[in-house]
Amino acid sequence: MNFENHPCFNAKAHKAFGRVHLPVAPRCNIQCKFCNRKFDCVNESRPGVSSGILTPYQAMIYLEEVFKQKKNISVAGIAGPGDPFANPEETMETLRLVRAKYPDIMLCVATNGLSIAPYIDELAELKVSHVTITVNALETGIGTQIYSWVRYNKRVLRAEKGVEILMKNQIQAIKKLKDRNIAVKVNTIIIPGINEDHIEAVAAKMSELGVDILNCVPYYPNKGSSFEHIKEPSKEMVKEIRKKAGAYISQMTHCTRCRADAAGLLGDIPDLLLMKRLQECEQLAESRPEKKYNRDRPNVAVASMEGVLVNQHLGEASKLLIYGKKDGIISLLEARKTPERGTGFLRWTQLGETLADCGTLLVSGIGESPKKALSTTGINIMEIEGVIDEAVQAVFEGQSLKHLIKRNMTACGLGCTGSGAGCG
Ligand SMILES: C[S@@+](CC[C@H](N)C(=O)[O-])C[C@H]1O[C@@H](n2cnc3c(N)ncnc32)[C@H](O)[C@@H]1O
Ligand code: SF4
Ligand code: SF4
Repeated sequence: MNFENHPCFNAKAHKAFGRVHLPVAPRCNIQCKFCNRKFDCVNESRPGVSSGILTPYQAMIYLEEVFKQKKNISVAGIAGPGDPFANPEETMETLRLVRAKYPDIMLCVATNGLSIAPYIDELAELKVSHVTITVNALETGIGTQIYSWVRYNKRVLRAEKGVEILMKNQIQAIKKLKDRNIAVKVNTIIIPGINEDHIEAVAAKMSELGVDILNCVPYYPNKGSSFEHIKEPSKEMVKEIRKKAGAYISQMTHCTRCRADAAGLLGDIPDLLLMKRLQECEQLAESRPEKKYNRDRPNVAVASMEGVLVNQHLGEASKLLIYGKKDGIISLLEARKTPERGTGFLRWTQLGETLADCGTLLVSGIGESPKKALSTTGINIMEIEGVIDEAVQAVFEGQSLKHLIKRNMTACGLGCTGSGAGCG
């Protein structure tokens, strides 16, 4: 992990390294008057927008796809579309799953800071290295102009009460994050006529707290928000504010005000294929990975042409034989249909669901794409050749199948016994 490769925290990295935002956090615990998360349009590239919402499990499948399409991703983050800690279970589960599968990827979250504190110790354990907190005001009088309400401990607080808790929690969160050695970026939205003269004070305080970098983000006018009448700050205003703030703390000047499902280099136009993938992932039936990884996957799926040998390539199998124990005896339970060919990536994620009760899949060959999609679900895939009865028995008895593993096997390559039609 090279912490220098974060494209937002380090300006030098942003042309070479990208980020992916996993949109697993739809709800929010405060209402900023500049934010509107109601609309999505592929052409609309602004914070709070996402082409879909994913569960942690769906996010893992989507992430695989992102890594396939984009080779330069150094960091996976959660930035809404609401607030990560208004959705703490989804957020923490996603971070745990990503860390378990990708030990070397940088992890990052962006939050308003209201409710992050109880999670900071675990964030540090998960090696979440970068956190962004949005701090728009340090004074109650300014805060009450920016926030409509704050929901804290299941109560909705308006006016001074809510703003004071928000500001107090933000400061405490920053201190705790710095104590745990986590890099902190602060986003401050420049809202003309509201906080433009206050940002220098924010910069001074953030510097005192040891914040690593300040991102003075120009307000993006948002139809449907309470601030829709306010104009975007001029380039001159942004430059002037950053110059003043820069006297206290280093400045991020390359922020592109990304969508909550952004993927790739900062400033890349939204990738239509990935958006489509995200929507496909959103359609997948909810299956929490821990249910899949656990012991209640007692069965074994087998690809076979005639029902005697493990001798079929997964891509060519229109059905799989499911073996399990019936009255304590290993038996053929059923022949289960596989999803239709021709749906590409979706076919394999659907197959993962079809095999939710199977801990092992025995095939004579498998392509790279299904291998990746299925391994995300926790199934153990073995490319072997041999007699089904012998192989299935070995799986049930926990014996090695080494002697059955095919030699020179390359996924969907030289060793493949399929027709060459591939796994599509
Ligand atoms: C959508 S939020 C999600 C993370 C978290 N809820 C937060 O506010 O920090 C990501 C960032 O976008 C900013 N943002 C939202 N609406 C904006 C707007 N209209 N103009 C500029 N920045 C905006 C937020 O202030 C925050 O810094
Ligand atoms: S905290 Fe973030 S998601 Fe929530 S309203 Fe404010 S900007 Fe929007
Ligand atoms: S909104 Fe700014 S800080 Fe957040 S990911 Fe995009 S470029 Fe980085």
